[in-house]
Amino acid sequence: MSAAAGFIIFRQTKDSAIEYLLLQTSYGQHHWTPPKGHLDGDESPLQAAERETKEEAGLDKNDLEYYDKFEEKITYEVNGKPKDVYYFLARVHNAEQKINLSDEHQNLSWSNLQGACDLVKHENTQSVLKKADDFINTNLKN
Ligand SMILES: Nc1ncnc2c1ncn2[C@@H]1O[C@H](COP(=O)(O)OP(=O)(O)OP(=O)(O)OP(=O)(O)OC[C@H]2O[C@@H](n3cnc4c(N)ncnc43)[C@H](O)[C@@H]2O)[C@@H](O)[C@H]1O
Repeated sequence: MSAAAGFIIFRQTKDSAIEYLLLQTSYGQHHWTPPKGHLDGDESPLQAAERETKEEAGLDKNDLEYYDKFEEKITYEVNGKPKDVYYFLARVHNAEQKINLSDEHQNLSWSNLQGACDLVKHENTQSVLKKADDFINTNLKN
């Protein structure tokens, strides 16, 4: 079993729209994914999600507001082996926040829920995005 972790990152625009950050890989099939990556050593999922989000998007705790009541895990097969992926939720303080991509990604998108679901393609990741959207609409939107 391998394990990875990342953040569903969102921003709230001036007209109160909610948009999700997705990154497009520069390798493989160039799939779109929230910032995430494999757990190193004895890292917890949250520690790995924080490290990967810094490495892949240039965002750290100072840039983000975490919502610790949201945590989702999905499991799928990669190369015939199960992979657990843990997702946490955070909002960028500044909707104009600059995102600094690493070599692992070639593009980024800020998309509404429908656009984000269209990009990620996989139903289980779409389900995490929908749960995040429900959580935001229930608890946070102002
Ligand atoms: N093909 C490749 N060529 C060159 N270098 C490569 C490579 N694949 C990985 N790497 C290297 O691996 C590193 C990535 O490491 P990390 O950054 O640590 O890990 P990751 O985001 O979990 O990587 P990955 O893109 O493989 O995972 P995902 O589950 O999204 O995706 C893994 C697979 O699962 C599929 N997938 C994604 N989400 C899924 C879901 N929800 N359900 C089912 N399948 C899904 C994806 O389409 C993809 O096929 C990169 O630095 C890169 O160098």
